[in-house]
Order: sequence, then structure tokens, then C-alpha cells
Amino acid sequence: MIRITGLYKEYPNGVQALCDVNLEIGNGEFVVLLGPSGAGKSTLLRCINGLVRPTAGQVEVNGVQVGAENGSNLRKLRRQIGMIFQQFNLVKRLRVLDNVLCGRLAYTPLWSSCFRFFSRRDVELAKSCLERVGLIDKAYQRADQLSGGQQQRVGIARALVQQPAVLLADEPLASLDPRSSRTVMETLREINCQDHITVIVSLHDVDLAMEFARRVVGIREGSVIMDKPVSQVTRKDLEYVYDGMATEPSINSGTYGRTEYAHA
Ligand SMILES: Nc1ncnc2c1ncn2[C@@H]1O[C@H](COP(=O)(O)OP(=O)(O)OP(=O)(O)O)[C@@H](O)[C@H]1O
Repeated sequence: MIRITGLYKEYPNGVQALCDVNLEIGNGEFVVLLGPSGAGKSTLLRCINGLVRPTAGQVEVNGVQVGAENGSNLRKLRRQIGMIFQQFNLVKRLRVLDNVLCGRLAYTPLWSSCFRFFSRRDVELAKSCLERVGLIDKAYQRADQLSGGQQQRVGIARALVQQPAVLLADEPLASLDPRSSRTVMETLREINCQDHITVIVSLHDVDLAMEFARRVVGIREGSVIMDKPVSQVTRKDLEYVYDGMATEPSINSGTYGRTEYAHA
């Protein structure tokens, strides 16, 4: 369970990126964050994994308060949360398998991680994660020899090898073509359904969001302005999230239709 209470983030330049965000996300949910550019989606994800320290409020992940960690809590938290980044964040000159093994660092004693020494069990686990994302045949290639879509799947394997309870993905499709985008979303859905890992993804592609999310959270100007099961999200709700045209989210404004929204 992720519990976010009264979360505010003001950056040093005075930008108020989050404003009183309150959310509860249960284990095994598949949540998509939607909202215009600059709405605060990345900041929210980064507050959940502790990369950004909120100005006020708190985030709790499975009982561990983010930001209040002592050494052992921090490791626990790092293991529980896997992160997938827009730009993949792979070490390009390393082999694919070594990149995936980086996901085991929170489980590895410092001395062995310095020498990139991993146990046979870790290597087998990393290989099984590469198999899950369909890239076992690329294990010994350098990461920069892979396509963008393949690199993002390596990023997913690296997060998976952590055996996390929660997977956060910040605009994971931003640099991908439509086909690779769909493959990445299918991989995330499979992980969510089969492993019961909670998935929270920020997306700009509304159609993919509506196809893959089970819950949609709309954010604008740092505030949560819509939070619904995907089956209840309407075209008007989406207009409200993106440009505030409708006065309030409604469930009586016609169900979401791909063609209808695309031509709105
Ligand atoms: N490190 C930072 N320092 C100062 N301001 C920041 C920083 N990071 C983000 N912001 C600002 O905070 C606001 C929210 O940014 P954020 O990246 O969270 O939005 P977003 O919804 O993820 O946007 P996008 O969809 O374009 O990635 C924006 O106004 C942004 O310019």
C-alpha cells in the first residue's frame, strides 16, 4: 500500500510542483498518471521513490516512511521500488546482463558491488528477467547496440531483478515508436497481472492510458483533479484534466471513445 498524505513540493526556484496531494494506492493496482506537461507527474513519482524530498506531507510505502529512513530502512525501500526512466538510464558501454545486474545492488554487500561481483543466483535471476522481457538473446551485447524499445525493456528487467513490490515508470514511452510503446505497456501489464506488482506510470498517450490502466489519476498544476477507475473516465474528464474546459469531471458525459477523443 502506498499512502500519500498532504504532499507539497516547492522547488528552490519557487515553482509549486505539488499542492496537497492525497492518494492511496493498493497493492497490485495499475495506475496511470495523466496531465499536461509540467503538471507535476514526475515530481510525484520522484517523491514516492525518495529522489525528490517534499516540502511538506508524507509518503509511506508498505509501512516505510519515505525520507525518514535510517540506513536499513533506506535499503528496504530501495528494494521495494523499481524505477523505469524516460531515457532508460542504462550504462551504455556495459553489457545488457550487467545493466540488469545493477538492479541487484541494493541486495549486494558494498565490497562485492565495487568489483561488480554477483552471485550465481543473481546472474540466473537477471537472465530470467531478461527472458521475461524477451531479450535473453541480447544478454552479452553492449546496451548501446540495442534499439530504444529494447533498451527500455532492459530498463524493465533491471527494475524487475530487484523483485520490487512497486514499479514506477516516468514517461517510459517518450522516446519510443508506437509499436515499441505498445510492447512496453504489454510487458508492464503482464508483470502487474502475473507478479501482482503495483505499477504506476506517467503517460502522455491518452489512448494507451485508457487501454492499459485500471485506474486513472489526473493531475493539473500540482493537484489531483480526477481519480477514477478507467471504465468511468469520460471524454469530458480528459478535457478537464488537459485544459480545464469542462467544469468538473462527470461520469454522465459519454464514455471515452478513442476516435471521438482523437477528433475532439
Ligand atoms: N528540479 C527542478 N527545479 C525547479 N523546477 C522544477 C524541477 N523539476 C520540475 N520542476 C518544475 O515543476 C513543475 C512540475 O514538473 P514535473 O516534471 O513534475 O511535471 P510533469 O507533469 O512530469 O511534466 P512532463 O509531463 O513535461 O514531464 C514544472 O513547472 C517544472 O518546470
